Amino acid sequence: MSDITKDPAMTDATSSDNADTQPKPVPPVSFLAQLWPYLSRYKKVMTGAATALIFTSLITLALGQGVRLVIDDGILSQSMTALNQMLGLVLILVVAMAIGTFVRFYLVTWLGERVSADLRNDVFSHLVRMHPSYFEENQSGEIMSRLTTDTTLLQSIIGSSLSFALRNALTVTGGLIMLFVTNLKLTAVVMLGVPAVLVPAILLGRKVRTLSRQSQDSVADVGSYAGEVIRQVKTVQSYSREQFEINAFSAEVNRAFEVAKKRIRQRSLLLGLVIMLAFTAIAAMVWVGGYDVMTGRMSGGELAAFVFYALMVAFGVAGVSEVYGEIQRAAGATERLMELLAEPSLIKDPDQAQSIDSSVSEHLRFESVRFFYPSRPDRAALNDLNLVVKRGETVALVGPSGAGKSTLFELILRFYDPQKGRILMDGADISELALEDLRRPMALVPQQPVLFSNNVWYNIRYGRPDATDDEVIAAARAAHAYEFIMDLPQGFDSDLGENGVRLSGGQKQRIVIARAILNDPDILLLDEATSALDAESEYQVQQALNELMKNRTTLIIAHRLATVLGADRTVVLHEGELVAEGTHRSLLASSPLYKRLADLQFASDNHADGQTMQPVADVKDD
Ligand SMILES: Nc1ncnc2c1ncn2[C@@H]1O[C@H](COP(=O)(O)OP(=O)(O)OP(=O)(O)O)[C@@H](O)[C@H]1O
Repeated sequence: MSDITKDPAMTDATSSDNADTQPKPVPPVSFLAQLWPYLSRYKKVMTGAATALIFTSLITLALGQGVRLVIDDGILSQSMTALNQMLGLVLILVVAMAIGTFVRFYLVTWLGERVSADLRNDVFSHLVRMHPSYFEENQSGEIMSRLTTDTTLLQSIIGSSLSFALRNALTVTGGLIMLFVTNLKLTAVVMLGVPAVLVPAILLGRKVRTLSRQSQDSVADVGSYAGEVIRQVKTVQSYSREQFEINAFSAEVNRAFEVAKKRIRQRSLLLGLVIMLAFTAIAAMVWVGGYDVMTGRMSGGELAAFVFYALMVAFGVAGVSEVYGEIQRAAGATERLMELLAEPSLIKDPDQAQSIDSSVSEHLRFESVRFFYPSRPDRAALNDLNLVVKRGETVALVGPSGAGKSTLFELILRFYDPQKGRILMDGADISELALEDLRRPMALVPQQPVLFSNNVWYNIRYGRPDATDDEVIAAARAAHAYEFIMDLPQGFDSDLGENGVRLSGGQKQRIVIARAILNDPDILLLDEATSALDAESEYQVQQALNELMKNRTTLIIAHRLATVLGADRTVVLHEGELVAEGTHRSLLASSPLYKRLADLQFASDNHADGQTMQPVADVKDD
């Protein structure tokens, strides 16, 4: 793993993100527009929340009048009865506000949680259906950060900051109206203060938004870096690179901190500035108002009510500007989530799917297939490949490393579409089949067995969740896995750990083979990896494979030539081209490349075992 600050891919990604984060004059309301499809599902909740919001704001405004009455009619007129009555009124208002606040807080927070949960679900279901090359082009840590950090941010914004902002906006508007009604001259003083507060707030808010997107990106970088190191911890430790990784990680963390520092500096500045300006305006107002009370042009209660409203407006404006930055962050997060959701999957179901005709004797056909991986547009991984596989036939694929054998599987499963030519299954172009119809009859046994961190039942049942326990056990027996599974601490209920860390290589493979057997596929795609196993496990796995291959069309990537001896036909690939085809014997004569591979393999086998290799399966001849 290279130092990520020097990794060109990473630098590229970061710089292109930076290009994205140039200040865009996106008004924060646009994020609400983007979120509208999610919010509009809960119109009733929104209406309830809005009603509670308006209700509590009106009561807050009424409290100002309460204050005036308590002072003028109660305190200043020295009437105890009036004071009691007025205070009683204020208390009723306070209780009503408490109830309104409860309803508002509950509904708004509910909305935030619900919308972010829906978004999380949508993002995940979108990702799971995405074409696999998307995950080669995008760092998994960054994708995860979209799914967790960005949605969490929205949850808190919708659930609190947004309602806070709306509430403040309402009280500011109402407060201003009440100010105008109470005293025009004083209001003019307040009005001078408002633009002085708002203009710098908006300008600074924009900067905060840009910085916050950068800040989230760098947190995502930190996450993906840590994720990779943790997954590869054994390699890191075996090469004693712990200190190097700690330093590299720390550099990443500091980079994220530097960006965050810039952001918080701007936010603190914003907050300080707003508070200073707001209180200066209030001080000026109290001075003017105090003068009016002294000269008898205004009552004490009126001034108190006025100060109450003015404070309400000032805190309201300060509050709005404070969460303005947050809302801008939410706008950034929403933009990124929507970008992700708008990214189309390049591999999807056709509009009109063809049905499968399983009576066709030609099971698979490659017609002049040429394919480049998206990240390697200069080099064809498969070039002008023609191949026909009949129903029930076993075809072995051999060739040097990088010849394109695994690529062939990826194309059959339609993880990628070829740039030229077409692939047919049962006579139908696979791009015209529903993805499920195409993939259901296939089972892939990859070179590296893939297991989920769950128990044996779950892992074997993965392709057929409805299989009965007896069927799972039968599949495990057929895969020669039953004995070792029963030896596990909890048998089939044993948890296998992340990617099956608690099993040996050969055991993992046999679980994966049991999964394929249970799936009962028509087409078996085997990336044989017996070379990594000892003789005993290899024998077990080979037995399991022989069981699995019975009566199915099988394409098998043969790393060991023992396998090809049992195949109906062997195809030799070299640099993405099909260079020879035939049986073991005919290829020994016709293909120099095959002969060389065979010589090397059998020579090393003889050397290793001190005897001639015995193929497990029967030798097929011309
Ligand atoms: N995801 C990918 N993106 C870009 N290039 C790839 C990708 N996967 C494979 N390649 C390239 O495509 C070519 C064919 O690879 P492929 O994995 O099909 O070879 P292979 O014959 O299966 O090799 P091996 O026997 O070593 O597994 C190689 O040059 C490889 O570098």
